[in-house]
Amino acid sequence: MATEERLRRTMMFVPGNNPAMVKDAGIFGADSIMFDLEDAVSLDEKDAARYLVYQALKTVDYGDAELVVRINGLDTPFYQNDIKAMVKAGIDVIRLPKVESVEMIQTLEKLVIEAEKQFGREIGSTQLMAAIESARGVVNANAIAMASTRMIGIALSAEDYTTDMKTHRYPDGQELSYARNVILQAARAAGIAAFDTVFTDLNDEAGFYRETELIHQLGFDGKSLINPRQIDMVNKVYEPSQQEILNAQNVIAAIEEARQKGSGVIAMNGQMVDRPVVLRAERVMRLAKANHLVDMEGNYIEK
Ligand SMILES: CC(=O)SCCNC(=O)CCNC(=O)[C@H](O)C(C)(C)COP(=O)(O)OP(=O)(O)OC[C@H]1O[C@@H](n2cnc3c(N)ncnc32)[C@H](O)[C@@H]1OP(=O)(O)O
Ligand SMILES: O=C([O-])CC(=O)C(=O)O
Ligand SMILES: [Mg+2]
Repeated sequence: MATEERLRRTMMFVPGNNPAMVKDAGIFGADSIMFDLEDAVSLDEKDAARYLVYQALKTVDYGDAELVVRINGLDTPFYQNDIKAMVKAGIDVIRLPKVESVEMIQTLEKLVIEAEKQFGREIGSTQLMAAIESARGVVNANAIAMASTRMIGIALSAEDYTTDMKTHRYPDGQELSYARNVILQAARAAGIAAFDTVFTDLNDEAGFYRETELIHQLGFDGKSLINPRQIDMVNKVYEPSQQEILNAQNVIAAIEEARQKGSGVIAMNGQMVDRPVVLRAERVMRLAKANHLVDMEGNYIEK
């Protein structure tokens, strides 16, 4: 069986220049922790932030969380040192901001390979992702998503994107609907993850839920976040219901029975169960496990 797809519901930005936040970032339960060396860090703190994140990666235990770093863009004097330090520290994923073309991913990949060789890391062990923050990025999203076998995902970055589009963010999100759909299609066609953008008004919980329900319905893997309070809210939206879990268990049992009879398809309560239904059921069970709604054997835990 293929390795189980990683859940990436919550990817939390942690300002790379804040020692307390960097040290404690692992305690909140984000699926992915994203140390930021870019826009959360002022120009005169770039070197200090890089050093702080490097030291933290070498010394702090972040448990099972995926470790991501948002490096500085290719139009800055910082990205080369960022790449070297982060590859040396063994980061899981490098997120390149403001990606507009395949060439930008190729430039990143070349430098990552050099750093992997220089620091004796396994070639190919550093994964990549792209943040799409402009009209050009959206136009080239398909090619960007397929630019490298190291790509694990693409993300919409709506603060910069709406600026580029000469608008700003509205409560109903209409201004993002084209970009969201393009990015999602591009990610799915490339077989990688799609991340929605940050929601910056921490006082507007209802707005946060509305946006998260929308992107969950569209099919995004999850969202970039700015604050630990947002983690449980996303997980709640992505949590399967008891009925969905019981249905998924029945689907998995039914297809197992079919397999034993040498068939890939079976009817369950008059409904056809085949591969796409099974894949959806397996994702429901992964989400159920992540939300501690089932035990190790997959039995539903009454709350
Ligand atoms: C457009 C863009 O590029 S967005 C990406 C760049 N921006 C960022 O990275 C910003 C990240 N977020 C933050 O810095 C903060 O959440 C702020 C400034 C927005 C709000 O900070 P606060 O008012 O302190 O938030 P809050 O009161 O909820 O914090 C609660 C606790 O969580 C910690 N915390 C808050 N945000 C984070 C975070 N992103 N990562 C880790 N820890 C955090 C706080 O330090 C605090 O810890 P404490 O209780 O031990 O003191
Ligand atoms: O990636 C994000 O969601 C944050 C960001 O940089 C943007 O919105 O411009
Ligand atoms: Mg941005």
